[in-house]
Amino acid sequence: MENFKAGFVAIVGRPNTGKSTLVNALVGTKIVITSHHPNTTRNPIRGIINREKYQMIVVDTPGMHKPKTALGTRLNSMVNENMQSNDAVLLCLPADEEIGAGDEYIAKQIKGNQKVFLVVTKVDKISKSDLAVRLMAVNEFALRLNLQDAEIIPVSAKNLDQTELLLELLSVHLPESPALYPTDINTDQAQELMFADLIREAAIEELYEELPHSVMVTIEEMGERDDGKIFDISATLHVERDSQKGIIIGPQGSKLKAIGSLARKSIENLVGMQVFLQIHVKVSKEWQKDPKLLAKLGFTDALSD
Ligand SMILES: Nc1nc2c(ncn2[C@@H]2O[C@H](COP(=O)(O)OP(=O)(O)OP(=O)(O)O)[C@@H](O)[C@H]2O)c(=O)[nH]1
Repeated sequence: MENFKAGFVAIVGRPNTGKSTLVNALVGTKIVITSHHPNTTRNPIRGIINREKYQMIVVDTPGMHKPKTALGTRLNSMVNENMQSNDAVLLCLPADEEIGAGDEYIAKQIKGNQKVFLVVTKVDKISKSDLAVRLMAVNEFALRLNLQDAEIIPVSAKNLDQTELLLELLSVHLPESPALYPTDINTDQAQELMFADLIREAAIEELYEELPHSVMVTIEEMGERDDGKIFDISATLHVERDSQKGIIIGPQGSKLKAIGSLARKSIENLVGMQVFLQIHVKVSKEWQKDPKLLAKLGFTDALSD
């Protein structure tokens, strides 16, 4: 199609600044997987927005933190790669928090000539007058960090407030190009990683503060049965210590059962059939430093330490 545009937009920001919620809002649905595209060099791609005149690929990046482990280093280098090879970068700055050193650190990593958007997220959490003050602070931040050409957009991903406008403004900065992915899918995240994420999400939901930070999920086996009615998944929940294993399993296995049942429901929503999910809990000491396990989790490039 003539004048069709396609390109990449990176979403960056400190942890908990609303990046994932914004991706879902922009894509317009909690991302549903319909296709599996391995071999992407731009791991992790989250959302593909298909419109009549453009295809926008939104790359969600893990929250930045000072790396202490191989995983941390890998995540950060992914963030850097993402920042430099995109047509636009969105830096999420939550409306209900002061701008801090973490935001500055990330803003300083933005190099190259992509268009920068400073997106003030979660604006539904503050009053209009507080928002005015926050926008002025963001403006000062932009000037201080040499980002005076950045667009400043307040949004609420929760209420879909200004998200359509954000898309419109972003699409202007996509280059002319044919679609880069099939136009009938809205994510290319490997199905396996998505299921692992849903199981991890269920564990967080069930255990809340008790949950050790270092919990990770791998999928051992998965597949549809021949009758096309049941989807089998065998997963492992990795923790670092024996004591954490007990927490996850719970009295008489009650916690693990609850985690399994919650995860099963969300996976069933995705695959549209009954899911038979088995979760094993395993103590994988120092999994964050284990390159083999990291590769299994989708961090496939060479580790930098
Ligand atoms: N009220 C409100 N809450 C929001 C909005 N966007 C995100 N949140 C909440 O903020 C929290 C963090 O949102 P996420 O989207 O997970 O943030 P993130 O930046 O992806 O977090 P990391 O994965 O840790 O980097 C969640 O509890 C969201 O529900 C919003 O527009 N309004």
